[in-house]
Amino acid sequence: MSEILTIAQMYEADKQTIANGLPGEVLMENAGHAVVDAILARFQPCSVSVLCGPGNNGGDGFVVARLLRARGWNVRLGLMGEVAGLGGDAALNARKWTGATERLSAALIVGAELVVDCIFGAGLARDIEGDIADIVHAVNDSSAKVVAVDMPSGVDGMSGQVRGVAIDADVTVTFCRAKPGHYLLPGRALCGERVVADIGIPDAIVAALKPDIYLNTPRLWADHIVWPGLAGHKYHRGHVLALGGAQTTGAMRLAARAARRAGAGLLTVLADPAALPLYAQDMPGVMVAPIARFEDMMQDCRHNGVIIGPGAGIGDDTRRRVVHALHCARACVLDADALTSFAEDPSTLFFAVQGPTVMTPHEGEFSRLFADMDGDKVTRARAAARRSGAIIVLKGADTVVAAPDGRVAINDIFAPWLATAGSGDVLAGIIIGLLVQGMPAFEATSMAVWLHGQAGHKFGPGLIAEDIPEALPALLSDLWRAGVAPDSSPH
Ligand SMILES: NC(=O)C1=CN([C@@H]2O[C@H](COP(=O)(O)OP(=O)(O)OC[C@H]3O[C@@H](n4cnc5c(N)ncnc54)[C@H](O)[C@@H]3O)[C@@H](O)[C@H]2O)[C@@H](O)CC1
Ligand SMILES: [K+]
Repeated sequence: MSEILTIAQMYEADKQTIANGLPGEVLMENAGHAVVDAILARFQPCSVSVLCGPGNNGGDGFVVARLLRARGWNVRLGLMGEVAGLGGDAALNARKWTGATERLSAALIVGAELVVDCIFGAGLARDIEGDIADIVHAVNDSSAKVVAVDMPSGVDGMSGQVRGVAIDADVTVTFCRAKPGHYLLPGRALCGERVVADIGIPDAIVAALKPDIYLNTPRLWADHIVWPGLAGHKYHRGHVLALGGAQTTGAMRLAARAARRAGAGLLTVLADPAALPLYAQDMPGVMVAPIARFEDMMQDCRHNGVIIGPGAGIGDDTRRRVVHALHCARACVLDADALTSFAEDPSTLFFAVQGPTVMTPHEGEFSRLFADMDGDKVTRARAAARRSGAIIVLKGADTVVAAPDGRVAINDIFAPWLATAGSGDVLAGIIIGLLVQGMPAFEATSMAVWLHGQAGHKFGPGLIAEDIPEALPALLSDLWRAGVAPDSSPH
């Protein structure tokens, strides 16, 4: 499982490992070795400047400088503050450094082919300002390659936000497990290539901390996929009721196609009678029914999932239908207009949530429903899930899925092609398609977000929303084949 540790958990893991008998000095030595290994694997011997801050991140820098120098590399080292100001393992490693300790300044960057950034790591506590900000700018303006230790200095390890200014690294080597800031934007982009190195912290110590933030990979949910059995019947694969718009029909047509490609056994579009021929002609495999029959049809428990929002229109009708669907405690996916319809009265929406419910807001929709929430993306999505009782998908290039029980999955994929009309409708459709087959809500939603991202990444430039459902069969086939030998699951 790809756990992500909070900064507090990382400090706790360090502390417990040291209490278990592995000295901090060894952890720091291991950290320095891991960084040097990453450097040796990527760069030829060259002129290196190691920039050290006043804490243990700087301590790692003294180890890196010593090890590279021992290999004959031309190393300069600059320290923020005085050697006498260093404490603990950083002070110890400063004493082991036999080269010159220069003052940290932009002069160190001149002529450097490689910069090792050890100014601040997990201990970044405030915005970077003044002379240090000037040095960060000088690094970013130079042509030197940059390896950041733990975090690019200036990137907040929890939020991925830039505190004042931040180093733009080519490679970031972190220890034990990644932190949220390695995956949340803009931190993710500033890290460059990410390397997670083992420095001797036992897995058992990490597990005992019960991490509940994960990288969204198949390992998180592959065991929960509901594949049809040999004697599978379409009625075993769920029946989606998709509440389509009267005028805007494209959104639900996209969602419906995605739900079916994701494996839903049956799907009925309910819409204004005038619009039904459009839905029926477009998709011979769907059933259609007048929207007036919605409440009747919900009495049949075989209709085990509802999707409302894409093209629904904002107003009373949508609000009433959403509340009815939620009261029936079926799997519900609420997107777009189904969310915005409650902007004036979100508590009515949250109060109605009973069954497995997924809300898929983008930032704008999120702030309409959860206007008082601030903080980083993980914190906000998690708080929104707790308040609403629903799985929250906070969309973006670093989509976060949060469950009311506190679990969080962060998606990590390069798929800017997904920023296109209809893409969100497709995502909502994939989610309901997986939910009606009986997959648990957090896992189904995380899988849907992953599939959507992979589809966008693999298709690349030229993608339109219609392409995403068509990419699902190949992705699902890969997962299905990998499921035969779970250890080979793609991630
Ligand atoms: N045993 C451990 O705890 C280990 C820690 N390691 C390293 O230790 C790092 C964490 O060390 P620390 O907790 O000392 O934290 P840092 O070294 O990241 O920074 C802490 C220092 O920076 C100062 N500071 C923070 N933000 C500032 C700002 N904006 N402007 C000016 N000064 C600022 C603080 O006052 C403090 O002196 C990790 O990132 C990792 O690189 C590794 O050596 C592995 C083992
Ligand atoms: K750093």
